[in-house]
Amino acid sequence: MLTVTALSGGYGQANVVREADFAVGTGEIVALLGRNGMGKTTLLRTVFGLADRQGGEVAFAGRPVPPGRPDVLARLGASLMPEDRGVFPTLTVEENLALATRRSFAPAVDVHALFPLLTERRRQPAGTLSGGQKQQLGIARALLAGRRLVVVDELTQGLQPSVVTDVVAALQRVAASGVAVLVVDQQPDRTLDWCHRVLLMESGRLVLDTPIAAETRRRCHELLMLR
Ligand SMILES: Nc1ncnc2c1ncn2[C@@H]1O[C@H](COP(=O)(O)OP(=O)(O)OP(=O)(O)O)[C@@H](O)[C@H]1O
Repeated sequence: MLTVTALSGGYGQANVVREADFAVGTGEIVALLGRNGMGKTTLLRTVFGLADRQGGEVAFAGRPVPPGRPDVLARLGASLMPEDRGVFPTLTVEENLALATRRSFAPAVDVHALFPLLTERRRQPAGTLSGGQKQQLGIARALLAGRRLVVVDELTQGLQPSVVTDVVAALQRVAASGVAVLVVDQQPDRTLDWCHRVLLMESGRLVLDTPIAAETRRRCHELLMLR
């Protein structure tokens, strides 16, 4: 569904991501891991045209995606929940959800059942929600808009453990319905429990791209914890 080839990116003259190659297939759940500052957010932002592409190609649903055009990926059914959650603070919860809703698409998960607070606080401006509540709204928006690909940066930030369990189950349902899923998270152990494939980033480069197995866990542990 998403294919990234030799992608380099950053901010103006500053290069952060170097020659990244990876793909996320239909129904696949991929984890992008790496220590703080290794370039995960910048990689996602470069894919989505929100940071500067300095080289390489992005293709989605069989079409080339030009640099600096987040609208193209959005129109083709890809959604990104950025690290800052990307909610519109002055709009209500209801209005935030309406903007993410696509007429021709309903996700495999009912976001109101998944996050009851979206109904309880539907008339509240999103800027007045707590961090964890904004996170739920941001994830709901990504699920509503991601007809083919859902990408979530810092998936579990601010979420209570019981909500994390529900979110993981929801993403598994969404993936089973044929959507490609890519997540960044700070909890490598937990993430490795439920994702299908792992990408590991070190100093702007992808150093591991592999299905998750016992050997992968050991290697991730070494790279994430012991250096
Ligand atoms: N707007 C920016 N302008 C210049 N450099 C930036 C900008 N945003 C991030 N960087 C730099 O890019 C590098 C990678 O940051 P990035 O946020 O992509 O890493 P990350 O792996 O997502 O880290 P974290 O888990 O802490 O969010 C860091 O050195 C950071 O200082």
